[in-house]
Amino acid sequence: MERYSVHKVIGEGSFGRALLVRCRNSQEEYVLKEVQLPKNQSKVKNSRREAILLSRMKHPNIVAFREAFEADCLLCIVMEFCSGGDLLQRIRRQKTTLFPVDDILKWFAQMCAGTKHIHDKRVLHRDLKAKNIFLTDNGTIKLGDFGSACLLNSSKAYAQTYVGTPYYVSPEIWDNKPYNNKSDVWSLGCVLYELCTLRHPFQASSWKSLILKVCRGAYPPLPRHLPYELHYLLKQMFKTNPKDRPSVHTILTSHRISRLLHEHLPSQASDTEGQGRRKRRWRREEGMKVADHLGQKSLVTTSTFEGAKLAEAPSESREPAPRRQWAAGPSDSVLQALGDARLLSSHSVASGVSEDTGPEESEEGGQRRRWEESPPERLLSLLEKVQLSTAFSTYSVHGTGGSPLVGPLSQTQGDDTDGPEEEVAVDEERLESRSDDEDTDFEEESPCDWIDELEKMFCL
Ligand SMILES: Nc1ncnc2c1ncn2[C@@H]1O[C@H](COP(=O)(O)OP(=O)(O)OP(=O)(O)O)[C@@H](O)[C@H]1O
Repeated sequence: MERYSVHKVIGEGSFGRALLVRCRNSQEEYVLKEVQLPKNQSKVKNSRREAILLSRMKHPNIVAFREAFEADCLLCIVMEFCSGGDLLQRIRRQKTTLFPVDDILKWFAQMCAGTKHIHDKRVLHRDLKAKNIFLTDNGTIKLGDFGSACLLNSSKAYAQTYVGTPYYVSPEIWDNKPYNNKSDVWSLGCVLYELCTLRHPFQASSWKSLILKVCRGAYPPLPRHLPYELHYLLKQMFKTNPKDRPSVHTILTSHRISRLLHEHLPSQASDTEGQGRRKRRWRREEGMKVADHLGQKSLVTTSTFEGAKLAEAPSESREPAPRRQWAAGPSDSVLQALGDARLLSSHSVASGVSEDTGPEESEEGGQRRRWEESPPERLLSLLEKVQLSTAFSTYSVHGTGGSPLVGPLSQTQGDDTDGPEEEVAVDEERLESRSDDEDTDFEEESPCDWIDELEKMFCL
């Protein structure tokens, strides 16, 4: 610790403070995250996990790890300081002025490159959101906050914990299916949508409505001026069946957007060469040819490649193979569990006010709150009463002991990217299955049945 002088506290996360420090030798600035060691073993494990994961990730689009040490009952993780702040702050600064397309493509390409790097190492991020994505002073994207990340061959203890931020959580998680690489892709889709519109794709005025919209994949269309490839990509990233979503590898190498992304990606960051996998490059002319060809067979509308309108295959052209069709709505299990749950009240635990949280709203006597079982209220009705903006926070469901939902529900963190609820027509075509067999999926080895855990905890 003597090696660093503390500049200022830049924030407080659920695991502890984040300090801006300066190395006495090099005079370089770093972020030092400190975590109280003895109090809560599970949080200590989370922090050690973040340190270990960070130390394994070396990529231009991932917050660089410098060192970790334990001192004075604190675990200290020293990492690269991203002076441009996080992407959520950047989006908020725009107010109503949309980002130029080049910025969107550049940032998104870098997010994909960082995510691809961790997926190649079979690590899932599990909490990708604008607040966990940082910018350096020269505008480079860095994925951070690996506190929720999960190695696929993770310990049983970790597999019993669910982590996510409801606004960014994919339908399969609400459906109690395992978290997988495509779940990260869904979350990236949410961030991409925010970059394109300055709003969140799934606006809702209640938790139930949010879950329903996510599970239907219903989002307002992107502005028409954006390139066709972005419309098409987002449509695929928000496929409700994870098998139908492209992996980040596909997005970067063989998707219609790949060429555009590579134009905005420094070559060393793309990290896509030598993988021994197919490489397809879509050009607009090729797309037109395919569209013409398919059009002659009445498979696509002629407007498909003209602008933002997307291909719609009539039902007779769909693959006859018996692929699993996902229901348009969320599984009954999650709504059932939420609806039947007996719980919750809040009480104070670890201290902390995040930078964008009003103290009078987020704290009770300077303490964060967490949920525990108590008066027999139904979770769903409680969720309906709780401010929906809290759905921008990270949730954990601990399978063994402890409080069921840790933290975020009680925080009234707002988010300017969330706006009033809008009626959105469901794009039925998006719900159709279309698996990419060459796209390798991976998922948690021992996934957490968190609905089951909820039910056990709530004695349903
Ligand atoms: N490497 C970094 N560079 C610049 N700012 C950072 C960096 N890491 C974290 N921060 C900022 O420090 C603050 C605290 O971050 P931290 O990750 O500890 O908590 P959080 O993301 O706010 O919450 P939680 O980790 O509980 O989800 C946030 O405002 C975040 O933007």
